[in-house]
Amino acid sequence: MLKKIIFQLHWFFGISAGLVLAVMGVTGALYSFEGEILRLLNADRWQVRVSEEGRLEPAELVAKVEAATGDKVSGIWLDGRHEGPGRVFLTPPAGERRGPMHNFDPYTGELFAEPLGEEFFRVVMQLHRWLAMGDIGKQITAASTLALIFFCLSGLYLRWPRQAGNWRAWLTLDWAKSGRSFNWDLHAVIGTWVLLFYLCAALTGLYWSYGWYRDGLTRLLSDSPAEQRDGGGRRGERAAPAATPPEVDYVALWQGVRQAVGADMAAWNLRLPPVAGQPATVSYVLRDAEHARAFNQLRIDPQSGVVSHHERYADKSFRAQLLASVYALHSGEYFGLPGRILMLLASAAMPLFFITGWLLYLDRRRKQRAVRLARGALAGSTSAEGWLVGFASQSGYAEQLAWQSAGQLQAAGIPVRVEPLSRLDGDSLRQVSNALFVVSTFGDGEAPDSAQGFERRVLGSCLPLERLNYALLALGDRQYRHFCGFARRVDDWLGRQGAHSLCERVEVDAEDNAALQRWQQRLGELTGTVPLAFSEAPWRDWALLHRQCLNPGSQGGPVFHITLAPPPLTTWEAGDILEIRPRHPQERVEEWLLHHGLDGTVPVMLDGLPASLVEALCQRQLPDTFGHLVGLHAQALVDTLVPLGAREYSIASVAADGALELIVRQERRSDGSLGLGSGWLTAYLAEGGQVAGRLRRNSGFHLPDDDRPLILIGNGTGLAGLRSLLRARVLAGRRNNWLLFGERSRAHDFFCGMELEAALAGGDLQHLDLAFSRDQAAKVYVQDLLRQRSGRLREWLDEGAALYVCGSLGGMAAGVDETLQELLGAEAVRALVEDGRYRRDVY
Ligand SMILES: Cc1cc2nc3c(=O)[nH]c(=O)nc-3n(C[C@H](O)[C@H](O)[C@H](O)COP(=O)(O)O)c2cc1C
Repeated sequence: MLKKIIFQLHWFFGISAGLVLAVMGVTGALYSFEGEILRLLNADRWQVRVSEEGRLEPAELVAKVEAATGDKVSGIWLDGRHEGPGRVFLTPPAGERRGPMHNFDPYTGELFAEPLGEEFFRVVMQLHRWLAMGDIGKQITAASTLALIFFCLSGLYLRWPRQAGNWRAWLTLDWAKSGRSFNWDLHAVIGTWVLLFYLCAALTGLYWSYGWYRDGLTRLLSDSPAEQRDGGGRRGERAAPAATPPEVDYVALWQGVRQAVGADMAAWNLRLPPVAGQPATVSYVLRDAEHARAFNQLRIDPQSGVVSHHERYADKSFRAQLLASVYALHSGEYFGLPGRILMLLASAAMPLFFITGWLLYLDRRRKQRAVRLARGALAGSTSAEGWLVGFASQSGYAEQLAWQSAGQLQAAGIPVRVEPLSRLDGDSLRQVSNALFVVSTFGDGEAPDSAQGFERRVLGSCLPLERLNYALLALGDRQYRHFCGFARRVDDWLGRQGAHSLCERVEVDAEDNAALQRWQQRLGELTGTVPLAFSEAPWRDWALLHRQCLNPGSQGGPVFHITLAPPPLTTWEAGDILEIRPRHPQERVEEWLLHHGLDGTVPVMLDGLPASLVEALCQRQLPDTFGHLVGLHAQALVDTLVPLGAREYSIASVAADGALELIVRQERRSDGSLGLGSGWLTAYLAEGGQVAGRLRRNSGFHLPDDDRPLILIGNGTGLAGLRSLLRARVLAGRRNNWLLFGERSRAHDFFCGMELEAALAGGDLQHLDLAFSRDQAAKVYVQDLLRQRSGRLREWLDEGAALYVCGSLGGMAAGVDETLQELLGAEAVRALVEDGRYRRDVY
């Protein structure tokens, strides 16, 4: 809560005061090098004639200036640290604060022409101090300076990385990033670089902004608290119109100065009193001064040269030296030229925070608007009374079919409500008269993760459901022992509760199209409409841009990083799946045809388009036995042979990356041939070639839409799904991520290792725990890491973390599940699953 409030204040002040600070930063940066810039601009106007005799004494100088101007001198500034001009100030006209100022040659006393750029710097200074807007501007810059202190402290708090001891997490920029996360890096990482400079500039800048601050600081730091510092903002007191000007004996005055100081002055400033009877002031810096503005001060009688007061910088306590160095600290001069340059860079960078802050703010608003719109659309589609369409889905297929079935009901004018089973209970079922259920099976005949709570809570109870009419679509795969196990249990239970089945359960074995058509037929009969074909996402061509082996030299099968170019207007969410239609390599089909004495060049029709027999058979299952096919002509052969099944791969990138990336292990069958899908992607498909693919929404593995911590666990190619989740989190500026990854050996199997280590160093990953099973005598797996980090695991879960597991079901996911049960208890694990905080994409 506190963090949220601080965040809101940070951006609220940021988007308002940020502009003022940007102006103050740029003008401050310019102003800090005013002298150098003016000297450069006026190099030909200010030609100082350096002579061996040295610079003129004040008496000679004043005589020349007064003769040339016909006016009285009231002050002189001479800096011997460079061969530039000096400055002389003439007596102000009655009622004015400052008199005219001239630049002069310190060796000849010659007055220089009006310099270029002086007016510009006057405006720069006015903008810096009060936005050139008088008192109102001064209030604004003062408040913005206070805001700058708040930005520094709140920014530090908001970006505090989990690995606070790791300097990389604080200070390194990841140039590979783009978009929002790069903006965030610029804002937070560069903000950290400049933090101390800004604090220093703001804490000293307030000295000129507020009297109370100046007084407080003086009281705190001064060696003589009761005394107001001389000169602090009180320069150039106005002379009363009728006051007598002071008589000055420059020879005596300068002798007095020399006696008190010696010849070691590097720069000095003489200020005469406005009226007779008051002392003159000489501020000077010694050659070996601690910094360029370590001023000492003399008060001296302008006629006799008698020194009445001498305040030496070196005699002050450290606190009082700091107080005397407020300007030097503000401009960085306190730390010499490097300090000035760093302060200049930091100040000039001020607009960066305003711009990146705004970009982050706009991005956030855009996302919030999109979420509101999406919620609105969802509310519209689910609020209607009528049929209930309940689904239980692990990887999104059942969910997709549930929505398509709902679409068919809606097309018939029937109001529909689509709900996951996890959101249904006995009451909601009792209130419904008509329902469709679309249910898949996972694990070993179990309910999908999200429906486990439903099975426990609802299927374990007795409910009077006599008025419920329902139809059930069961998704499964006959390769598993308990085909459609969960769907059958749901169906049996509904029957036992007295619910009335509207039609026989339809069981779909691995996307069996005939079964799906049967389901559509049933829906048509139930609604009295012509069955609608479910609109499947179309297959499109994806070009292979790049393929790289990620584990050369590994003991395991080679793993490839595959980069595909998405067709135009394609987008997906982190966690989604790409289905591909694999093909046989042409040589294999030619061999098969040759073996069976067939001519591959014979023309046939394939999906309504002309093709050669060999081309068509690249997309068909090629049986080992041929007896039943003998005598078939080419087209009949194509029509008889079953199309190759699709293969699914977790996507390893996000749409914003501009490319769809996969991490695929090359499978090898016992006869040595390559697996169909992996062989096509990792070996046979040439770079630049095309693969037919379509996206599959995998909502069960989508990210939570809040910024809860995320624990990502996976092994091998399971890194793919986790990588896309991680990339999406980073893009959303959510950096509380912890990855546990396992493979065989670090030397060969640390897929995307550099990228992950950079994420750790940059703070996008708070922890990266690696289990390389073969790198030591005793095998170590991700579940072992989890056990070793059980304290952190509990801590993260207590903070609301969600767990995402991706990779092999048998070896890894089962082990992780067992370890979680052991560490947290079965009840807690069940609660995590039911709350959607433990999600799996395993195979
Ligand atoms: C890890 C895993 C375990 C599975 N276990 C079974 C099973 O025991 N019985 C079954 O009939 N189908 C099983 N299947 C197949 C799925 O039910 C089938 O692929 C279904 O279409 C997935 O639908 P969904 O995407 O909505 O989860 C399993 C699939 C996977 C990936």
